Amino acid sequence: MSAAKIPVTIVTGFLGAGKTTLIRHVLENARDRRLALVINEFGDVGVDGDILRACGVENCPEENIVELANGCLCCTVADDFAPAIEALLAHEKRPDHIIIETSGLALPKPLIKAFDWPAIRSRLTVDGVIAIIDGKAVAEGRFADDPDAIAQERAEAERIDHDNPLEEVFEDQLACADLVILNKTDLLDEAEEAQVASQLAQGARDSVKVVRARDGRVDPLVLLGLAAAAEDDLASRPSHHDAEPDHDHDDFDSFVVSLPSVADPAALVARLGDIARAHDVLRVKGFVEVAGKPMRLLVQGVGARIQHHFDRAWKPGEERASRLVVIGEKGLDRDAIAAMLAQP
Ligand SMILES: Nc1nc2c(ncn2[C@@H]2O[C@H](COP(=O)(O)OP(=O)(O)OP(=O)(O)O)[C@@H](O)[C@H]2O)c(=O)[nH]1
Repeated sequence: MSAAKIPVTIVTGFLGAGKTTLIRHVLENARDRRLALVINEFGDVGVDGDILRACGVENCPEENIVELANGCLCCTVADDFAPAIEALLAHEKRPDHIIIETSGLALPKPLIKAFDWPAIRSRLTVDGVIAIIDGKAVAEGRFADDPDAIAQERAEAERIDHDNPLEEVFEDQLACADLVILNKTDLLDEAEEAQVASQLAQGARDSVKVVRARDGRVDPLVLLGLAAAAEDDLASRPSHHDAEPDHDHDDFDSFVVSLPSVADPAALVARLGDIARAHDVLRVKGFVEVAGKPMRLLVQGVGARIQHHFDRAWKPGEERASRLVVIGEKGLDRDAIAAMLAQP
């Protein structure tokens, strides 16, 4: 009874859209389905894996959570991805379903192509590609300067090239999806929500549904079991990079800043907001040590919207370091950002 292919759900979505939050919700509501996770992050601080391991869910034990840091899954199929899958499938209790969290900057199509590798194709199938969208970022026009003009252009031409890396990644993710989650609806009013939903429906393939959500709260029954076999219909998933045999990852940049122990988390959060505005930072995340606190502070910024909470106690023997990964478009001024963060 080993012949059935294991379904794999690929969760894509731009930086900070809510992929980890959605997967956390799936883990906590998966009922008796045995899950495994493969997490690919941009930047070398394993924040997402750490958050998901902290869930401590019985049907997704720690050995079923694999992090493939820093690198594009599709470019490291032989070295990283295939061995990671082998290891997951070798477990005594094989997973019923595998979820892959791609990096927010990943183009999903090359990853799906990896499922054509014989060793992978014979054992796995892509159950579905889920694109989770930061509704507020779309409403603010982060991915398109003028959504109406883009919609108009799209009506006239099948595919348009913008040469805007943010927009290209966003559109590729949307156009590859079997299901779109319009997330962060709590930050939208009714009119914005309707406008964003219609914009997403236009960018997605025909008959792909747009489901509205807050904090990624979508029933796993809706997310898993789409049976899309995406590896078999790649041609229907347009990409800005179809013409290029290779893709590079040079449009974006990330670096890690280490901080001394923080005395005033509110001041840090305010400063991170200022930095994001001044330097057009796309994403900040990491764990911070707050003086005198036994808990570590999880700090998450998406654009200038910064959230923070104490997520768990530092473990005995764990290094109490404050490290933040900062991600933006190429040309981020590391020195200026580090200097702003270092201010007392
Ligand atoms: N207001 C609001 N915040 C949300 C919602 N969903 C997620 N967030 C917050 O958005 C931030 C980013 O969420 P993540 O789940 O880490 O996003 P991600 O897509 O995994 O991020 P990357 O892996 O860095 O690309 C976190 O601070 C979340 O708490 C939502 O529906 N509403």
